[in-house]
Amino acid sequence: MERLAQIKTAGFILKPDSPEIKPLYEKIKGQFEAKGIRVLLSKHSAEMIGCEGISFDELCKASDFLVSLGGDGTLLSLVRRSYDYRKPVLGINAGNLGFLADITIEEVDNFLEQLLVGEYRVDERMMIEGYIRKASGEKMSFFAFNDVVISRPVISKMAQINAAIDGEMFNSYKGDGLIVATPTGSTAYNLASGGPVMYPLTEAFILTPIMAHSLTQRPLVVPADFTLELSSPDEKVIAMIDGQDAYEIFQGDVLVIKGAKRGARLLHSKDRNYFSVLREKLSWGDRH
Ligand SMILES: NC(=O)c1ccc[n+]([C@@H]2O[C@H](COP(=O)([O-])OP(=O)(O)OC[C@H]3O[C@@H](n4cnc5c(N)ncnc54)[C@H](O)[C@@H]3O)[C@@H](O)[C@H]2O)c1
Ligand SMILES: Nc1ncnc2c1ncn2[C@@H]1O[C@H](COP(=O)(O)OP(=O)(O)OP(=O)(O)O)[C@@H](O)[C@H]1O
Repeated sequence: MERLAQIKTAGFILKPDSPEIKPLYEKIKGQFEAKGIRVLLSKHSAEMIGCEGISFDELCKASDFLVSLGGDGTLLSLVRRSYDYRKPVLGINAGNLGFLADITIEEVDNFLEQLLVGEYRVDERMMIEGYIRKASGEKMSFFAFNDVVISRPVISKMAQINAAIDGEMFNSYKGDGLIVATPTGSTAYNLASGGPVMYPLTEAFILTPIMAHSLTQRPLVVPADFTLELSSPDEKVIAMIDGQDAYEIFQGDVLVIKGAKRGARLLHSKDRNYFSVLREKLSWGDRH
């Protein structure tokens, strides 16, 4: 079981454009400090609430673990941006759903007590590694934690997405687009589009069509070491990374996707049970 080398410094990122989070941040900072954990804040978040901060690079280097104070979107962004630094990420929920950011404000004190006596888990979760190979030969690389969604640029048009799996043409998706989700992302857009929920420590991709104009399209699960190559005969389609970063894909460009060599590391309470989270947050099995 993976252990943190030390638990002395936590690096915080706050939900963007939310200066009202300041009193909550100060309260939680106090709770960390009362347990002997130094708190650092990223410059961008600090400017938002009118205090001192350090660059994201310094924050990642100086922290033993990183903390997202916000919703799932803030955590997704932090996991992606900090991926190269290999620091475990903890999500404290100050957003709406908090499916990924699963420590509630009320649980912070208790979680810190558990953390300091080794009662925690570091889960390694599959990431997507990808790049766009432009027709010009230029390459643009990215990582995704939830999903890569290829869709039409305007609502009035249908997109066609051609998918090759491990070098072999597999299928042409015609409709609103295609989701390539990680197991973590399986409970996000993939779920809304009829894809399967996958246990987060599984290593595979899910290809789920969005509003397929066909009677014969189904979500497909493929192993993480396969390579997907997606392209479109349309003038332009859009690739969204975790619903946050957008790339344009033109005719002749290819979007290449595979499982990243290393996963992202999420810090959880030892008691966290994925199936309870499914029941509680997604109301799994509720009849109402
Ligand atoms: N129709 C849809 O359901 C739809 C449409 C667009 C994007 N999305 C998803 O939104 C994600 C980005 O999330 P955000 O919070 O930045 O945007 P957001 O604020 O628009 O929220 C989308 C919702 O999905 C939840 N969510 C995000 N990741 C999740 C996960 N792995 N499991 C369960 N729920 C999750 C969020 O808590 C939020 O309630 C994208 O990766 C995409 O999967 C969903
Ligand atoms: N670094 C970022 N870049 C772009 N968008 C971001 C970034 N961080 C957060 N967001 C977006 O800001 C919005 C609000 O953040 P967040 O998701 O954390 O809170 P929320 O919507 O209240 O909670 P939840 O996602 O749990 O429902 C989301 O749409 C999220 O995608």
